[in-house]
Amino acid sequence: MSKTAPVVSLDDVSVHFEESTGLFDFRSEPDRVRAVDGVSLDIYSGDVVVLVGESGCGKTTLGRTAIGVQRPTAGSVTYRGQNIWDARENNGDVDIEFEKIRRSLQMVHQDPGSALNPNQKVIATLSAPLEKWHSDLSKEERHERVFELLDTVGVQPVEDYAFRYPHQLSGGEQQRIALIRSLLLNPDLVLGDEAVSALDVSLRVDMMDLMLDLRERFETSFLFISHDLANARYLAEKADGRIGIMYLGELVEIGPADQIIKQPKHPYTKVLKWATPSIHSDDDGRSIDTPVREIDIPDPVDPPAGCRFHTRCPVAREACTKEAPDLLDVAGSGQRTACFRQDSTHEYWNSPELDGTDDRIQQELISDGQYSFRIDLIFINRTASRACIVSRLARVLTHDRCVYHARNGSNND
Ligand SMILES: Nc1ncnc2c1ncn2[C@@H]1O[C@H](COP(=O)(O)OP(=O)(O)OP(=O)(O)O)[C@@H](O)[C@H]1O
Repeated sequence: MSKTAPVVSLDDVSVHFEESTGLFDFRSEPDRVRAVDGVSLDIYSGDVVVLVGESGCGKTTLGRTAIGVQRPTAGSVTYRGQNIWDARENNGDVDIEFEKIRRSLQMVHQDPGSALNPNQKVIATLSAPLEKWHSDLSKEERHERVFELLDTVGVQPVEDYAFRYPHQLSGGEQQRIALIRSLLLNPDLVLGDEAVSALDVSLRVDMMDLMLDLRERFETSFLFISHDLANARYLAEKADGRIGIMYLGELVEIGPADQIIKQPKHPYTKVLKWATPSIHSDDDGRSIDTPVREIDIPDPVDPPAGCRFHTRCPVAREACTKEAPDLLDVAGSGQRTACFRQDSTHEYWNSPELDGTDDRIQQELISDGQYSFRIDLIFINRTASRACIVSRLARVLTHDRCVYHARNGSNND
């Protein structure tokens, strides 16, 4: 991987969305959702970066900003040194025209079914970009290239699949077609937004392997987005890439996959690890206490002052409520972490601890001898995370049966 100059560089990027407060509320200012706040990130040639975090933390917004689809409200995004939005709007001296940038920054959607035109056969969908950007190719040459790519991604027999409509393909086949389409024009960077989460679990590893193979073959960088730390680990470790952890619009930790998984420094990364049983090892301890003080994720319209994680952080102190930590290098690890605990001289160490362990997992013995656990979800609306917590509880239970009542009211045996 070349570290000479980044392909895409985000410098202190923020994306704030205005939301109207109500149809009849003409007087008040619209709410501003701080989807992304002050994020800097360089993506190099051949790089693999996987962004991980809870729903709503700004992963998709940041990914879309990196490929020039979402305009930042502050900061800048450059492609090989060219400000993308200046190129797009023809501001000042433009060294790289926007059409070139657009071709170089592509995306694979989470739901390939909706990303493919239902009325177009595969061959038409895949030939169209070639026809537009490589007008020197004859129809036969275009078809030959499409057949070759279908063969590469294992969609065979190619002559059969090329003339199918999307509804005649399985989810995995649709995703492969979407992947080919994103790579057809030899992009420099592909955004894979939850690119495997819509697939059956059995197909996910194959698809992740395929994406990594194609990344090498096409010499492309990938920016993946995932809410699943286990998938992030798989992708980043195999590609010798990095994992970036986002919390409430901010990048709170980033570094080599191995370091982030084995030596997380940020308390929030530790929470994500705790909630991922396949990653949380016995060496990490057997405590069933949720490593967060509060379950509720703050509102991105009005994020907490100071460190945004302080309302939930189990090791937060007064200092964290007043000042926001910068993302700084952790000596000798290749990691960057936004936490005062990494600075042994910070006033954090002399500042009083914050109260509150009330919202940890509560256990109630119920009358018939079964145990009922009221589980306060740390991850909103995430069945997978709910399953994580339940499976962790199951591991420490010695009783025959566990009834849990998830916070959203669903009951399961
Ligand atoms: N166009 C928009 N208008 C207003 N708010 C938006 C818009 N797009 C995103 N948001 C808000 O910005 C925040 C970040 O959203 P985003 O989709 O980037 O998060 P995410 O981490 O990708 O979440 P998920 O994993 O659920 O997709 C959320 O609070 C979301 O509701």
